[in-house]
Amino acid sequence: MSDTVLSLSGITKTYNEDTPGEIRVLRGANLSIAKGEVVALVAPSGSGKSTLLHIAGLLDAADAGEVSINGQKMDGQSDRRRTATRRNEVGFVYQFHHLLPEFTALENIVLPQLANGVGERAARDHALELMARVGVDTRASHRPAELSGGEQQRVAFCRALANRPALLLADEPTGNLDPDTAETVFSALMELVRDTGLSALIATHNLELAARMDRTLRLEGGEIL
Ligand SMILES: Nc1ncnc2c1ncn2[C@@H]1O[C@H](COP(=O)(O)OP(=O)(O)OP(=O)(O)O)[C@@H](O)[C@H]1O
Repeated sequence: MSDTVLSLSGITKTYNEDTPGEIRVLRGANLSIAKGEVVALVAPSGSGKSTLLHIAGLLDAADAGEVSINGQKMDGQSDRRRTATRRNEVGFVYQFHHLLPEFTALENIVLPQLANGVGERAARDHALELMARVGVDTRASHRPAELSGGEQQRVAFCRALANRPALLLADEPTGNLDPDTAETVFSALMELVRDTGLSALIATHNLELAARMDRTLRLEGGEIL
């Protein structure tokens, strides 16, 4: 495995190209995240941080530039290969939990593992272990609507880590929480990330949270400063 878990090089992205609504969001963005490194991405609203995270996580394609995950270039790979890399190597957390409402908290963490071929017993044990680490194992049989906002996000972290990814991408993971809950939830996330040796790119508007990560990157004018 490469020491660089995520590398973006010369990434450009324009929406509505050649129309009056053209927006050049990314204009040659570069970044690199080493194994075990936790990096904050700080950017003004609308500056393209979600676009950058989606490209990094292979949910969207750049117009130009190179994305490498674990030393493997993703450009020119088949959709099947990109999907497999996204499923196996990348975990996502968003501002809103996006848990499946009809399933319990535990099931939300078990299901992605079953989709990846893990047996039911092992998936359940791993899910409960992750839940215990962030203090939501007692809520395993609750549906998302029966959980507090902070609990929902902690379950979402467990789901993101369920398939043991190498890279966590988080888009304002505590942005929807009150400051005290955000603090508790962020601390739980950091502990989980550090314990598992995961690399992470975490977008936040909160400079205090950013200061607790290893490094801060700023996205401005379509470039990483
Ligand atoms: N699918 C799309 N089609 C057209 N324009 C888009 C699309 N997605 C995003 N944009 C535009 O690109 C710009 C960057 O959007 P993006 O969501 O990446 O920003 P952001 O930094 O994550 O913003 P916020 O912090 O407000 O979520 C915005 O001006 C947005 O309106």
